[in-house]
Amino acid sequence: MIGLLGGTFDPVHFGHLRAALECLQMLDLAQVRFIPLRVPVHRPQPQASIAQRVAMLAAALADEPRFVLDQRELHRDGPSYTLDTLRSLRDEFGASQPLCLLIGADAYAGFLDWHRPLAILELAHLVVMHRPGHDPIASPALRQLYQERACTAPHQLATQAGGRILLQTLTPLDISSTRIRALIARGHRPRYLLPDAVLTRIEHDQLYARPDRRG
Ligand SMILES: Nc1ncnc2c1ncn2[C@@H]1O[C@H](COP(=O)(O)OP(=O)(O)OP(=O)(O)O)[C@@H](O)[C@H]1O
Ligand SMILES: O=C(O)c1ccc[n+]([C@@H]2O[C@H](COP(=O)([O-])O)[C@@H](O)[C@H]2O)c1
Repeated sequence: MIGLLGGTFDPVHFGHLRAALECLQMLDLAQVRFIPLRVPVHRPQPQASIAQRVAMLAAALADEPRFVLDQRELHRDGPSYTLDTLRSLRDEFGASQPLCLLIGADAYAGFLDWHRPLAILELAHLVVMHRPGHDPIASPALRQLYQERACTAPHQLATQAGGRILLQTLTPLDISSTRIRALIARGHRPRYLLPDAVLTRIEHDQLYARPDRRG
């Protein structure tokens, strides 16, 4: 069973890394593939360049062999639709490999507005990760979808290639890329919210700093 964590990663932080590790351990995943998007469907373009986000992710993932940096969305033009990514992963891993799309509760809140959400569920399970401040089931439509697809025991995910939804509790970490960018813009160091190796890259490139604070 393979976990997939798509994101903007602007920058990657301990909220991503701890969530991925806990899912890996609790769902017995062989690996978690971190998939940085190229063109967001639903939000402004990231502040860091593709090369900078890749360098930060590579630094963050280096210590954990079961974390894989998957750059397939970066090689594709047009909006980075998750459906296209899953089709490409199916071509690589085959029709029967269970794929678990790991998404935070904030992302699940918008899931029904994604490009062809039900087609996504034909290709992968959804693992909705609790996130502080976000109700994992934020609307009646999401509740209905969850009730139709609910999986209550992680081992059930391994018996199907996709189609189920699991709510996953995690150690709650109220960390976001937005907050890290805001701290840096105010001149604060966001140490202990993200790996030091990522902070080193941010400081080297003077990322997220207000222009008048750049050296
Ligand atoms: N602290 C966290 N706990 C649980 N899930 C998280 C956490 N941070 C991010 N995620 C999830 O990881 C995925 C990628 O997140 P993303 O790269 O957008 O980070 P973010 O911190 O939400 O960024 P931003 O603040 O810029 O929106 C999303 O599914 C998101 O919900
Ligand atoms: O495919 C879509 O329509 C779609 C719409 C919104 C978000 N996504 C994906 O959801 C993942 C989390 O997005 P974000 O904004 O939290 O970084 C990321 O991989 C996005 O590409 C995908």
